[in-house]
Amino acid sequence: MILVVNIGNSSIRFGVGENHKNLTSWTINTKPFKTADELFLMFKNMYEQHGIDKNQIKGIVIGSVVPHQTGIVARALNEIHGIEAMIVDRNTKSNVVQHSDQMGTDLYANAVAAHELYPENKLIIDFGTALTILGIDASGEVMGVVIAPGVITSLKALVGDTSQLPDIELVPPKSSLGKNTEACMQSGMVYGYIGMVEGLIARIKKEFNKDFYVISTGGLGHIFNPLTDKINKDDKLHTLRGLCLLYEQNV
Ligand SMILES: Nc1ncnc2c1ncn2[C@@H]1O[C@H](COP(=O)(O)OP(=O)(O)O)[C@@H](O)[C@H]1O
Ligand SMILES: CC(C)(COP(=O)(O)O)[C@@H](O)C(=O)NCCC(=O)O
Ligand SMILES: [K+]
Repeated sequence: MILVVNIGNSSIRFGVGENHKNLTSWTINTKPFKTADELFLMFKNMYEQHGIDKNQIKGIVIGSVVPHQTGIVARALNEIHGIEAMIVDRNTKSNVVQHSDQMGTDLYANAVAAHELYPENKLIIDFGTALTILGIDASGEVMGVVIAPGVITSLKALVGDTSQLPDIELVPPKSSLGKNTEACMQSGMVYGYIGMVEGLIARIKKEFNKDFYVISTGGLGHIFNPLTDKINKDDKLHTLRGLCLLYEQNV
């Protein structure tokens, strides 16, 4: 079995399984910053909770967009398993062609998973700390990326910079025109973001004169996927699958 770790700006997601198709997964918060000793204890508890025998893990792969946390996670896992993790990034070999020397590892993993798991042209929408959309054509060439503030990131800025706006639950309100503060904000955050996503998908389809299969992922994908017919599939584990595939292709 392999252990796959995606270090995002909000959460560190773990997956354990034989390969990219069958993964048992859990997450911990990225913040506040954790030491290797704290992580060591957390990891041990998680294995117990998920009935995972640490001796079954034969390989570890880590992808990260939080550089200062990468080595610490690797060290804590090395202490538990005695295994040196494979740390992958946009320069790790794959069947995907991409030309950016800045692309975050999660975006690259999203491209790899999309290319290996779905035919045709794809858009991968990642509802994370940032909202990203990556376009990749049927041959495996990355066409480009959209980066926007993530839903929670934007909500936090709104609540933090105003005196009278409360934190809200991200659920669709009854009407697009709210009758109380909470419903007004829910419309802005939920229907507003759906509008942005649908608008970007339409703009990309028109500009490139191509059709795309659209996959969503990230912590909030499951909230937005049911609200639009423009997203074909939500897969919370999409990024982890990409990291797994990078491991399988480079081990
Ligand atoms: N199951 C969930 N339900 C609601 N919010 C979630 C869930 N999982 C993650 N979140 C929140 O969604 C945001 C994005 O999460 P995530 O995709 O894990 O971000 P990242 O990949 O940037 O670490 C974060 O603010 C996180 O707290
Ligand atoms: C765009 C991101 C912030 C998304 O991170 P996330 O929301 O998954 O935590 C991350 O992929 C990143 O830091 N990228 C580097 C810049 C780039 O991809 O061009
Ligand atoms: K993400």
